[in-house]
Amino acid sequence: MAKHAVLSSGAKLWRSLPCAKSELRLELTLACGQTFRWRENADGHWTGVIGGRVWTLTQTEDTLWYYVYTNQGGAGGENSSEDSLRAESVTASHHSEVEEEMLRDYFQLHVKLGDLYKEWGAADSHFKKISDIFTGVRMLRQDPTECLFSFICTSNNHISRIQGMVERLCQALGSPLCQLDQTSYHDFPTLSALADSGVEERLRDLGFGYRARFLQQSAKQILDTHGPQWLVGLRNVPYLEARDSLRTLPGVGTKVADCVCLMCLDKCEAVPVDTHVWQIAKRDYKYTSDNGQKTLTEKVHRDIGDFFRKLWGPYAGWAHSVLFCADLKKFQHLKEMKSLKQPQNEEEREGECKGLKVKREFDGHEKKKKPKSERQKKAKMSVKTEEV
Ligand SMILES: Nc1nc2[nH]c(O)nc2c(=O)[nH]1
Repeated sequence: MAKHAVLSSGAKLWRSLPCAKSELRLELTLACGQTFRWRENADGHWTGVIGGRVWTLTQTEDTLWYYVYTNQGGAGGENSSEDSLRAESVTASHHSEVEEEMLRDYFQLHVKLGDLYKEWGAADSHFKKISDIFTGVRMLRQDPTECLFSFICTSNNHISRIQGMVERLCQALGSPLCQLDQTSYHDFPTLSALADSGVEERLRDLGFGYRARFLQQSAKQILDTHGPQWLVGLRNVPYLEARDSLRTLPGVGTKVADCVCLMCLDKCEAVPVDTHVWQIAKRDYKYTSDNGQKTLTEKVHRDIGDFFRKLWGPYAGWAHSVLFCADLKKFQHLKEMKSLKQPQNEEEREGECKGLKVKREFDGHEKKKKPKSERQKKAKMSVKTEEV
């Protein structure tokens, strides 16, 4: 039974869960680059797919509201005989229990984020400062196939382009779920749809470039070598073992494997390290690698991961995502709003006068502006973007 309030707006029946914004902020959690299919179609209303169903989510200060579409595009059918109405009402109440559980699982609501923020903030003054603005950034527990194949698309890519690719992937290879206004929603493709021999060419035609081959070959390797339950089964093996298994797949390096471990395989300690996270470590934590390493080697991955695990503890991957989110260009206005509200301290104002606080954006992340001579040198070198 749906235990919580039901809100009727027009023909729609909304259900709800108690959930404070400090535990979950949809606009940060669904848009910070851990998942790529949610869209804010109306102010504060996010539509996407969980577990083969289309959902719209929205929230008020202490409540998460949700609406699940049937494949006719609305809740409930058109049948009107008494028996069928009774059967429908039993089915509906079963659906609402199942759906509530799906949502709790997807947002991992059993994890008390407010308590974790307190622990991380007590251990780390930089985190404390950032977390006053970026509350409610929560790790999702995604479907492993969706998460793995979306992250194969992230190499050398930006969040908005990844979103476009993932959507095209679903439109081309996923089963249709429902149509809302002009938009048709599809499920994420199954492993067997992705493994089909024609998929590489099809995805190349859709603009996936070299990723087309990785997607088809990874799906085929999983099915040929391990079977369809292998990915989800990695939830039950230790972190490093799961990560090594994932790295045997084409197109899956350490960073992608760590994202998959963290975002769908229950490995809360996995810290995906890329140049942005390395930059955060150097800039905000004065982290220096042994022997002045300049490239992201396996050792740098391990050392930075260990550095953050030591600082933040067993949920280090969750804490990392708060800083990752806070560094995204699209959320810089939140920091600016906060600094407009609060008078800056003397030191900061002085720095600004001396031109020390000038910042620019790059690759979707915030970066400090380099001295001009360095920028000129860099402009002559070829630019290689990173996985986002
Ligand atoms: N280190 C991280 N890299 C990412 N890429 C992406 O799309 N999301 C993340 C992330 O949370 N951390």
